[in-house]
Amino acid sequence: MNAHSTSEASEAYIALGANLGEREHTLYEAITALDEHPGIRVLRCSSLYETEPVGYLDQPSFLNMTAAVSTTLAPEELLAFMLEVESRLGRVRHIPNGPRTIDLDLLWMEAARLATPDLELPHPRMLERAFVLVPLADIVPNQDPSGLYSIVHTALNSLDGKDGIQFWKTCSWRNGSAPSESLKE
Ligand SMILES: Nc1ncnc2c1ncn2[C@@H]1O[C@H](COP(=O)(O)OP(=O)(O)OP(=O)(O)O)[C@@H](O)[C@H]1O
Ligand SMILES: Nc1nc2c(c(=O)[nH]1)N=C(CO)CN2
Repeated sequence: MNAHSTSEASEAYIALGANLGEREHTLYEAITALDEHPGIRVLRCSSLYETEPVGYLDQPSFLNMTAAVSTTLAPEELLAFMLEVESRLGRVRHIPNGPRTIDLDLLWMEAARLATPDLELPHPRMLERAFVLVPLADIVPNQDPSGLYSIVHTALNSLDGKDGIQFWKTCSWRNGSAPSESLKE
């Protein structure tokens, strides 16, 4: 994949998390901002899950969700726009893994494999994080041509537990998906 936008669209998966302020509202604001970019269309949204903090524990619980987008942007351009949306929505970086109004992680983008200081794809920690995998399982179709479906379900099956993940609500933004059965896997 080259570093500039093309007219060919790719499908990408984004994880969203929020644990400060009006969490649900901020998640929808982020999704709307992504969809309003001329080079990005939001295709599907997962349900919202309330999740216990991982990594840095002394902080409020998160709402986590994922979204599938179609984009003509190159991965670097998509990430740059995601970082812009984070700062528009008041994201301030204080503590690693700490509280935030919004966090947007680029998880997966078709065939893209990258490891630069600014962007790693697939996201290096996505397969260890139940707060990513459970919502991702809501929106990855089982005929996904990039192989993501079996990667997600294999990782879900090998996770120790999903105790800290509670279904919270179905996404009420456009194109919300019903929760999959992944909490039972
Ligand atoms: N796939 C990716 N998605 C998002 N950011 C990435 C990715 N790969 C590398 N980065 C880099 O990580 C930097 C720090 O991201 P951020 O502050 O959101 O981390 P975090 O959310 O606290 O932790 P984590 O990366 O474990 O989710 C970003 O500025 C970005 O350049
Ligand atoms: N439950 C939960 N824990 C986290 C999250 C998150 O989105 N949800 N994000 C982190 C850093 O990206 C660190 N810990």
